[in-house]
Amino acid sequence: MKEYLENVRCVAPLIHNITNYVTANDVANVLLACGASPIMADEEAEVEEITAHCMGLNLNLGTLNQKKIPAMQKAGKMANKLGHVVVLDPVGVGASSFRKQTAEQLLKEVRFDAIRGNISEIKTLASLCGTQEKNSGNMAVSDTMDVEKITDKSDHCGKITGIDGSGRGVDADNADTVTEENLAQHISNAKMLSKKLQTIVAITGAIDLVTDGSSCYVIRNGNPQMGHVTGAGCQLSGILTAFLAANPENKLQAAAAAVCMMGYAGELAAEKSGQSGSGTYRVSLMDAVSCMDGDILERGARYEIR
Ligand SMILES: Nc1ncnc2c1ncn2[C@@H]1O[C@H](COP(=O)(O)OP(=O)(O)O)[C@@H](O)[C@H]1O
Ligand SMILES: Cc1ncsc1CCOP(=O)(O)O
Repeated sequence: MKEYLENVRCVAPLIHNITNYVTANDVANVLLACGASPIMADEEAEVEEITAHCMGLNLNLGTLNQKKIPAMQKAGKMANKLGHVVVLDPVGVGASSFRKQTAEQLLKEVRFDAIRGNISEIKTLASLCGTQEKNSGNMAVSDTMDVEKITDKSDHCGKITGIDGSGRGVDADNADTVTEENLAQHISNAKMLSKKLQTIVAITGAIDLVTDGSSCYVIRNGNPQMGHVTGAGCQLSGILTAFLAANPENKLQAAAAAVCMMGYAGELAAEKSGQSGSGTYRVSLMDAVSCMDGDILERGARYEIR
């Protein structure tokens, strides 16, 4: 694990992010904290030029709108052409047809090195690709189509039931959780999706899975408080892009190292912030990433390969 973080700090890859307005600042700061450099840019007229100067591209569907789609397509194609790393974070993909259609289109047009999402998001992608039965997917929204779909589907408690069934929007549905009991099945599903999409699939939650279709890292780092701040997943996708860009020869291992690092940072942040609350926790999480070095990561990473 050690070398993959050290390479990020040494190479300091510039990462282009087309991302959401909720967590953009945290994503930019966490990229700096792990040794990379961020640029956020989603204007269609400039994305190709910007991405050409970067080493990695991070596409995040969090606050998707019509204008971002051609920007993502253009940036993705340019990054592919130049051989740059491209990562997809399908935030809340199950919550609207608009998001699902966009994800489907991006998967057709752009070659992704890795896709990172929570289990509900990945299950929705799997159902789009036909490797799994249909699933679901709550959230901040920025597009009219999204607003219509989501409000149509809300129950009286404000829970969003999603298009394909129950769902928690940008958060994973508890019913989907990866547990020790259903682990084998989730590993098999993750491998199948990875093979089908020819990309590394990273599923995060209490137990994280990272697979290239052949081997699967089962990672037991992390802390439940990570689920009580918004943006831990988006930050991880940014970090993941940086780790892949700095370690092009060992992408699966680098992806696993990125996931271990975020999870272990979550553990250290919980120790440091104690009972102070989620605001302090959020800052402690960033601090833990910025203080992480190769040796700390090596000691703290808890994983097995299946
Ligand atoms: N219950 C949990 N226990 C431990 N770690 C968690 C838990 N929930 C999320 N995490 C960690 O939080 C980070 C973001 O994962 P997740 O919450 O699945 O992403 P998202 O924000 O996209 O839903 C990952 O590092 C994951 O390991
Ligand atoms: C709440 C919310 N709504 C749209 S994007 C977003 C942030 C999601 O961040 P994460 O998936 O990292 O929790």
